[in-house]
Amino acid sequence: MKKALEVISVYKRFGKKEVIKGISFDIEEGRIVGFVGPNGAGKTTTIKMITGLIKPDSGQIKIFGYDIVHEREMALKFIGCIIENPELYEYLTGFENLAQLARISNIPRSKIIEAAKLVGIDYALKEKAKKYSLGMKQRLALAMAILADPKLLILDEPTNGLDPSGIIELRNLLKNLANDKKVTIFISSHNLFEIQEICDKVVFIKEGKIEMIENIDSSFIENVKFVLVLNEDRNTNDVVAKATEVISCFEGAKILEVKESSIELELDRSKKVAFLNFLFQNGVNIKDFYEKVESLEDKYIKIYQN
Ligand SMILES: Nc1ncnc2c1ncn2[C@@H]1O[C@H](COP(=O)(O)OP(=O)(O)OP(=O)(O)O)[C@@H](O)[C@H]1O
Repeated sequence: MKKALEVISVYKRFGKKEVIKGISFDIEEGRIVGFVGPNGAGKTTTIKMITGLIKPDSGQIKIFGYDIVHEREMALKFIGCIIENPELYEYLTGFENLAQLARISNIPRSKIIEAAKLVGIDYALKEKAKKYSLGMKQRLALAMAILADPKLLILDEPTNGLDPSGIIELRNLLKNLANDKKVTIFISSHNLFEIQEICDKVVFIKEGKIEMIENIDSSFIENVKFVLVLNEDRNTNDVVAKATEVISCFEGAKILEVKESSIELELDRSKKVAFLNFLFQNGVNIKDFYEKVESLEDKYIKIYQN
């Protein structure tokens, strides 16, 4: 599949401080990829380099094969972005904001209504931007970002300041853009739930280095742990000792942690019924048995709290 973005061994320092330390990752066309990391990890710096606002000290960034430094004009043709606070002319109407951009970028005015409709701000185009709510401003900014039909949309913290319904709307909007227009989306956010909901891949950055790249596909969902809660009508220690012994005899089950009368274990989902039968046949009395899905937040905590 075609690569929409390639970041290859990129370094960046500000003065004496090395902020980006040799990062590499890529995004295939049509995917929605999240960019996650704590404050100061280097997300905005990376995004500014990808969008050509600042140059890497070394390494290479390619947008659909075009080098953002050496083939800047061609590379930028593919990109639409919202970085930090979207810049709007508050005293102009929504339409005038879009028209201004259309004129500068040589985009036909007919595109304005199309883009505004797509992001659901067409009803307010006659109003001045200063009267817009934050959610409406985000939509207008998004309409501006997609005005030129970009193939790669880059969004830095797009849910910042949005209320829950604004966040849900934005999520649906981005999904529609990816599905209907085949736009590739790279989105940085602190909102892990949103990232997990919308993205099919997540790049984790920590102190200027890529810490992990995780696919959020069926294997992510399949990555489940189970919790077995034992019925302790007898001595808890005996009950737990017997249960751990029985579990260790079951092929495919691996005990991860024992907490009082509950046991956390890894188990292939397909063996769930066989496992429960095995426990029953071997006299292990259970009170509860449930799945514990590892969320993006769990992974985040593992990476960043070490
Ligand atoms: N123009 C600059 N001059 C000097 N240092 C900078 C500059 N821009 C960013 N930095 C530093 O680079 C580091 C990474 O900043 P960056 O804004 O990329 O992080 P971030 O991951 O986007 O953080 P946040 O989640 O807070 O937006 C920080 O230590 C920041 O202070």
